[in-house]
Amino acid sequence: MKERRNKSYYPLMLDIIGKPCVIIGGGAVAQRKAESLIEAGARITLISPACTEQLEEWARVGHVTILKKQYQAGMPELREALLIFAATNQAEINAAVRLEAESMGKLVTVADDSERSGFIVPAVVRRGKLVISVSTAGASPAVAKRVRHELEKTYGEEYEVYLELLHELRVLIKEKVRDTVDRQVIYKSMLEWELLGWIRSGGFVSSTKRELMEHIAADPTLAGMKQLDKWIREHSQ
Ligand SMILES: C[C@@]1(CC(=O)O)C2=NC(=C\c3[nH]c(c(CCC(=O)O)c3CC(=O)O)Cc3[nH]c(c(CC(=O)O)c3CCC(=O)O)/C=C3\N/C(=C\2)[C@@H](CCC(=O)O)[C@]3(C)CC(=O)O)/[C@H]1CCC(=O)O
Ligand SMILES: NC(=O)c1ccc[n+]([C@@H]2O[C@H](COP(=O)([O-])OP(=O)(O)OC[C@H]3O[C@@H](n4cnc5c(N)ncnc54)[C@H](O)[C@@H]3O)[C@@H](O)[C@H]2O)c1
Repeated sequence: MKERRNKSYYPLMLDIIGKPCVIIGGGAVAQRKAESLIEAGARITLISPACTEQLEEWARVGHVTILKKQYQAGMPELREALLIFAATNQAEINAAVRLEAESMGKLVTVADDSERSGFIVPAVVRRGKLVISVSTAGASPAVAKRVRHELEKTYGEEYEVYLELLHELRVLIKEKVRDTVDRQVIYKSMLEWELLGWIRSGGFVSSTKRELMEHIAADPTLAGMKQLDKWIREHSQ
């Protein structure tokens, strides 16, 4: 097996909406994992005799199902789970969860044993469709958190609107322009548009967007995009 210093993780984006995920443990670490799973829309079952207040609250509003008992081998919840999080403060319990999960071919992460975990959880910046994940491969979670804070300053809330817009423009161009190379050139030229500052200033409103879409639909060519670059510069002042 590869040593930790040579470990090369494979990053991916999982669609876990409605998918069963199990957390063993109900402390601060379990809560942090539950929070990110709730954000991703997972169906969460948490197994722990005691839980934080926040976890109890999430159970009350239906975000999490809590089984108030200790972990035991052979629980059906683990058999059904897509992802398993061993997050108790008992190293031997975490290890037992890992071994059972592995015997069923499940992906499992162990809060106190990243070396033997099948996956680890990164720090995340979310701006609508933009997701930036930061990992130090377990070397320093505190650094992952600090880098996240730095990225949050660079990639502000405006990226949510920006990406929604670019998504819509991309769909429109895909519809109007048949040639793949032409499409690529157009997408690239759109990146030159000074839209981020305009959105950040609050001046980019729904009527502006409508007008922009109309211009593109009327002239979906590179020349048309260059015209729009000028139009954006004039109107965003
Ligand atoms: C990113 C984040 C996501 C999340 O948890 O959702 C996350 N840890 C976060 C915070 C954090 N965790 C710890 C501190 C205290 C300072 C410090 O120790 O540095 C802080 C900072 C704080 O709380 O301020 C302590 C700690 N962490 C681990 C161990 C066990 C060990 O090292 O073996 C110990 C006890 C060490 C000890 O006892 O000495 C292990 C892991 N923590 C990971 C993820 C994975 C690797 C991530 C990476 O790639 O770097 C990994 C391997 C497994 C996993 O949990 O998935 C989240 C930040 C979210 C955010 O705010 O953005
Ligand atoms: N991965 C990380 O990000 C990270 C960060 C800090 C600490 N840690 C490690 O994770 C462990 C957990 O940290 P914490 O702060 O959440 O601990 P904690 O003491 O706040 O919580 C432990 C939880 O485990 C539950 N538990 C204990 N035995 C159990 C059992 N047999 N079955 C089910 N649940 C059981 C307890 O009820 C409690 O809710 C720490 O011991 C530490 O080693 C990991």
